[in-house]
Amino acid sequence: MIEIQNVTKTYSKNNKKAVDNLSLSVKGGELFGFIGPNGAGKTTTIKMLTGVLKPDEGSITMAGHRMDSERLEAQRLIGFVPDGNDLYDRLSGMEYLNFMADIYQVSASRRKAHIEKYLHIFELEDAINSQVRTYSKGMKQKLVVIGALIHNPPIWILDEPLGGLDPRAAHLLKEEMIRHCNEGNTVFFSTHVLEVAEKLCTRIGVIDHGTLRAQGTLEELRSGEKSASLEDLFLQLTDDGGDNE
Ligand SMILES: Nc1ncnc2c1ncn2[C@@H]1O[C@H](COP(=O)(O)OP(=O)(O)OP(=O)(O)O)[C@@H](O)[C@H]1O
Repeated sequence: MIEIQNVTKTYSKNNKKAVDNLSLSVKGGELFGFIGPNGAGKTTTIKMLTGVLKPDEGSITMAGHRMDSERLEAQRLIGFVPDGNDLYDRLSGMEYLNFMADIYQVSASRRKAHIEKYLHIFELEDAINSQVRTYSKGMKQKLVVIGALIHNPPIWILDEPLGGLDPRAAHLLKEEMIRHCNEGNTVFFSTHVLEVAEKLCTRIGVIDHGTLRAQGTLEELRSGEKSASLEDLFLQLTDDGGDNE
């Protein structure tokens, strides 16, 4: 469903390759975890996957739609939860969700069912008519997740989706991610929480200094070191004394 081929991105500000010749493919039914140290290139990759940033080189396709020549078709297939949640503070939660549903032309019955289900799951019913500026960080994150998935997209792209969520909400979102993949869809998410990646993912990619260091199932990443934890592997794969350039 997601194909990334030889993608490179340099920010003109510092003339440094944030992502360097990245190739990856994530199929339907896969829950793909993208891990790497601070500044490794995860958010830059996710911004390119969602069409927010254009790669300098390489190509990205979503279920066969190229992000460069068929951007809108590709973007309609994606539910995107960005890192951080600067929302429309003056809207109420419900106004925000209706705004998202309007953008994606979601039918009244579909939006009602989706909103009711997730408000209940995330225990947000009581706050939904209050202005977003009164929400806690975790409540905003929940609202962003509900809005991002309102059009029932097959591909979920989530940048640090569990940040700020309390343990119950994080658990419920993880269950939703698994359910979505079990239905044949795709989830690509970044995380710093290695235990989450270890438990949840069907495959994992490790990026460091913009370069993909390894990808595969946990067993494949272990390659012989049967007892190695993901933390051990992460430390080995990203241990270059802090600079590899
Ligand atoms: N807007 C920008 N302008 C210039 N450089 C940037 C910009 N955004 C990111 N970078 C640089 O690109 C590199 C990759 O950053 P990116 O945000 O993709 O990393 P990350 O893996 O998401 O990090 P973190 O885990 O800390 O969120 C870093 O060196 C960062 O300083």
